[in-house]
Amino acid sequence: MALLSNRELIRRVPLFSLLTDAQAELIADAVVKRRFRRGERIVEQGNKAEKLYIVLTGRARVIASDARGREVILATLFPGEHFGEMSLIDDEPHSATVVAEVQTDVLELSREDFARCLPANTSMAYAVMRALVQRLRRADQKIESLALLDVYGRVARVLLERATRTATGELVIREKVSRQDLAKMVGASREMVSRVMKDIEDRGLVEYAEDGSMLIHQHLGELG
Ligand SMILES: Nc1ncnc2c1ncn2[C@@H]1O[C@@H]2COP(=O)(O)O[C@H]2[C@H]1O
Repeated sequence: MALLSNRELIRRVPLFSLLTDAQAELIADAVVKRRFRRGERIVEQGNKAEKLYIVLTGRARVIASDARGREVILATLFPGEHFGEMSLIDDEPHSATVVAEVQTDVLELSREDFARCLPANTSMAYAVMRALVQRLRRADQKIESLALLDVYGRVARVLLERATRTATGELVIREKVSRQDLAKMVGASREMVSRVMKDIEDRGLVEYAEDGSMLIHQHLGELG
């Protein structure tokens, strides 16, 4: 990744995938690559927006917090995904804080370049809209979960959302999710989530492999 030119990098980003060579050239000249350490804040909730960010490697966590410092994890963003666009579009402060979960490389596009590129690149504008619509869909599902599901159902849903299917058809979560983080994802206390997880484990709905990954039994879906 470190050896790739900006031009090669942006060709791997869905947001820019349909640009013409000339458009891609302009964006390649405008973007800056930057590395964030694990735990470093890339965007701060409430601050004014200055850039659009695109995740190249690593992953970033989107966190909303209230005045008392209570936090909810809204999403985890993976390579190819972008953030910071909301405040660039509506000129309001950043809606959430974005933190590097591990060492994370991003491409940054300044507010001025974003404003210049978006109207001139229809495919990029559509990609931004598509991502906003997908996030709204997920947010709607989350509202539905909070309103209609109990904590068991919400925990089951989050685990299933984070799982990937292996070649042999098993559902697996490879990156360990702490009880604390799970609680922040489902909007419940850590104690409650620990009780629910213990019950889920006791019922054999999840198991742990030797490397620590979590294997999910298909019946877990029946809780959600
Ligand atoms: N529910 C969400 N899912 C994914 N990304 C989000 C969500 N809410 C906010 N973000 C991103 O986090 C960013 C925080 O700063 P912005 O409000 O500028 O733009 C926001 C989005 O890019």
